[in-house]
Amino acid sequence: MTEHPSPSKLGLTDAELAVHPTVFANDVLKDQVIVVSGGAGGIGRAIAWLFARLGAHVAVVGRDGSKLDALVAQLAERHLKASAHVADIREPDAVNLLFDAIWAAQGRVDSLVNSAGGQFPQPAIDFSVKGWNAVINTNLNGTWYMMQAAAQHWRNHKHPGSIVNIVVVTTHGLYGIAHTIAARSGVIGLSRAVAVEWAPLNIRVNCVAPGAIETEGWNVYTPEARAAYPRSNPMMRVGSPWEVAEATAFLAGPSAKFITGETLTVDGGGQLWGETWTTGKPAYFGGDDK
Ligand SMILES: CCC/C=C/C(=O)SCCNC(=O)CCNC(=O)[C@H](O)C(C)(C)COP(=O)([O-])OP(=O)([O-])OC[C@H]1O[C@@H](n2cnc3c(N)ncnc32)[C@H](O)[C@@H]1OP(=O)([O-])[O-]
Ligand SMILES: NC(=O)C1=CN([C@@H]2O[C@H](COP(=O)(O)OP(=O)(O)OC[C@H]3O[C@@H](n4cnc5c(N)ncnc54)[C@H](OP(=O)(O)O)[C@@H]3O)[C@@H](O)[C@H]2O)C=CC1
Repeated sequence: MTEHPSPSKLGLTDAELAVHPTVFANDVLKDQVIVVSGGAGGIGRAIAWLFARLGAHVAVVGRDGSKLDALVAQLAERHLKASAHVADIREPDAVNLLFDAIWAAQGRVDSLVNSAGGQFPQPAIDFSVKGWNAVINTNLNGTWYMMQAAAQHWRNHKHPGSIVNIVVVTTHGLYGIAHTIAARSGVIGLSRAVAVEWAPLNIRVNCVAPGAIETEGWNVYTPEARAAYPRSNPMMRVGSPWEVAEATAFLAGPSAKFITGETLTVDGGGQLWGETWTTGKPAYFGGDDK
């Protein structure tokens, strides 16, 4: 994977996330247990901090154990509850063991947030089979394995639950990552379908579709592409992981108890006005790229 590192850190630090103001009341998620995949990434990390500050135990999941352990240590320093769990969401057996372990340790799970995911920018016409499969496996299959394992455990424990899948805006304005548009459209469709099938189990399923949100995940894009992201929406700025975290808390928790099968777009209006060219804007569309 080609990396285009930024001279300064992208997104919010743990110190900033620990004190960022929130619209939510303290303890609104008291005693709940929330599983956050991609919990040590940019958006997942903001979700982990917010949910922990609202009183939940957050079980953060990813492939890199050292990143997860460091985050849990930061949370513990502020007396917030968290545990680190190494798993590749593309491995269904590992995903099942993950939920077994969290249920065994915590005795409950209340919500699952799927923030693990990503893609690389490339014109679709040049996708390799391996590259296509990597993105579909991560974002569609991996998300599904997590959703299904969560739901099976809730059914077995006769416990209600809620799922929030972090996707991308699939309708307009995001170019150069067609593989992820395909995968996330699949997740949105799947979420709508199981929102109905799982309603009898008292499981709600929703999605959050962020626009351009500054995180370390942006290192996969060139500095030139990133520089144009503030112009991808009528607010003319990029979003913060905290803004996605608060939308996620709204959908995951009791504030959304009559909402299921919905996708909440958090993009500053980018689906109405603006374009994001992750591989450069072609001359055909008025850009500089040949
Ligand atoms: C505002 C803008 C929108 C922002 C949205 C965001 O989500 S931002 C934040 C979201 N965060 C992120 O997006 C995080 C960054 N993204 C990733 O980590 C990966 O894209 C991933 C999600 C596919 C990881 O899957 P993995 O661990 O399996 O990855 P791997 O590295 O092993 O690659 C597998 C194969 O994919 C292919 N391939 C890969 N890169 C390129 C490329 N540049 N060019 C061409 N092809 C590429 C290649 O075939 C490679 O195999 P090879 O040929 O090397 O043997
Ligand atoms: N930032 C943005 O502008 C936008 C982001 N999104 C989406 O939001 C989600 C979070 O993005 P963001 O936080 O910015 O990205 P990051 O790259 O910062 O975080 C993604 C996290 O996912 C984890 N992850 C990736 N693959 C796997 C896997 N196979 N198994 C387990 N964990 C995995 C990674 O952890 P580890 O390496 O430890 O496995 C990483 O910490 C992604 O789905 C992203 O595509 C959507 C729209 C815009």
